[in-house]
Amino acid sequence: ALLWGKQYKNAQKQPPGPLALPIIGHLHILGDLPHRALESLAKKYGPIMFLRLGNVPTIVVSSPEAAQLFLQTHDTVFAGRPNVQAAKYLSYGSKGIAFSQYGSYWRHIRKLCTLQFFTASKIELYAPLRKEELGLLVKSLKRAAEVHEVVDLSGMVMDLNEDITCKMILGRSKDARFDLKDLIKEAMSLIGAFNIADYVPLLGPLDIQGLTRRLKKTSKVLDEMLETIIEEHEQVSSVEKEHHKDFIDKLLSLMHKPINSHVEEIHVLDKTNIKAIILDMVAASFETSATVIEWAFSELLKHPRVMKNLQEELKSAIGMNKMVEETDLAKLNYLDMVVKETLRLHPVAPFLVPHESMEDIRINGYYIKKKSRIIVNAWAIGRDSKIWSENVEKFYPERFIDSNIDLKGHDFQLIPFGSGRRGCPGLQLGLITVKFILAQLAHCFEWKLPYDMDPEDLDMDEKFGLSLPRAKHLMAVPTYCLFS
Ligand code: HEM
Repeated sequence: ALLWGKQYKNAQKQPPGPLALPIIGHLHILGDLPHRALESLAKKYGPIMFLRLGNVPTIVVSSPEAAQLFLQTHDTVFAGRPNVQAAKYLSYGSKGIAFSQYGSYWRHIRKLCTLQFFTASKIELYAPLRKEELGLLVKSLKRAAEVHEVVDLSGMVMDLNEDITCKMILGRSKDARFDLKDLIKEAMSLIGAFNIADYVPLLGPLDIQGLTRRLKKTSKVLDEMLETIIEEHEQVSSVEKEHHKDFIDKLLSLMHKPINSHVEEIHVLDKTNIKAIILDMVAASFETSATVIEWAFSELLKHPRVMKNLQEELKSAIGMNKMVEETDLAKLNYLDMVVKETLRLHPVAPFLVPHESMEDIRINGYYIKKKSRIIVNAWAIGRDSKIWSENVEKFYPERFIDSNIDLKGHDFQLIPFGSGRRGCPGLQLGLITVKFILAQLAHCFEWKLPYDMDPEDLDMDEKFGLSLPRAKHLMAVPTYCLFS
């Protein structure tokens, strides 16, 4: 019996981790910047670490090898998503893509969105839109440059992304009645927050962190906005629609009809499903690209040597008489390295989107229970000196010369888009958007920090949420430098 007990204990062996407190477990160690707190803990306990967040068994994954085990080798076990309070309020009960359970509903709507936005031909279809909107930003920056104005680069890039997202996904210009930008920012921070209601349900009703109140408020305004957009789409006559059917028309045309016919479970879209899908797409596409650009510019301004190399590349590949076109991007190798290096140090989603295990499983001799939360610390993986050598903290795009590491999710040392079934479907679209905007702004303008600030003094503080933007907006002074 003793032996059996030992075997049983071994079979249930959890990954190593620090001692837990009663009730809250390890929630107290997360702090304001959980990606940093968990990075230092993983240095002590290893790349597969066990935490108990309230009642929820949680596995923190912090090395490329471990990430590969969870996101590739055992992808089907870990392709679930946790059922969190934020998804209840912001995704109409996990009815969008990012938080819906793994299964036939998720598969169908992911396919629907892929066909609408993510195929090569659909990405190209929206190229004129990106060009036009970016052209408008260049014009307004040119005017600011004439009077040596300090511009809010973070804010302007965010506005640009808002315009592109609204026209592409909502089929219309942004609506001045709703501050979509702030709503999405708030949503990202709420979705990323470690909400006690998700971990210690008994304490949920007390709403100690005030998150439930903020979730309700944000979801109410977003819902009003979505209702308005849908209503306006429904009012357009079907004759007019024949000429211009956007994503929302398409979703509305599927309403109340089964979206699949030959599977065990039939799914019918109602209005809440449609609202959840739209909201997920808007939220996923919106802040992500803008945040990458904001960090890339921060690093370029902090490292004038890198900025100069990038501008030299643009000058020789494109020339100073014309603006960048998306078709030029393929020849810009240094730009590609700048983007990779930015995503290494500043992965937009430091913990990806949380995964959940769908079955009990043993990995590397450790037992991981069904419904465990999986946090992949992509941020820590990007800063591991065992992988990236001693100069790991340095922004040094040249580290990618002669390396064939790409961003598609098969090189597990660099996974800012995740990997596997739940990996980001918007990867190509996101990368094109980021590269095009970055290249254009670096090509058309010289950039300086305001008030003769020394580049070394630029702060790089982060604000934690589902995404990890700068804490303070990046301000800079442009000087127009094309001849045309
Ligand atoms: C450079 C920009 C972007 C980055 C860094 C990024 C990153 C990510 C990451 C890390 C995930 C989670 C992966 C995981 O859980 O393993 C994700 C999921 C997702 N992304 Fe992106 N993303 C970007 C742009 C976009 C864009 C432009 C769109 C859509 C227009 C988009 C749509 C989505 C969707 C729908 C999901 C959920 C997938 C699922 O759960 O099945 N992303 N993204």
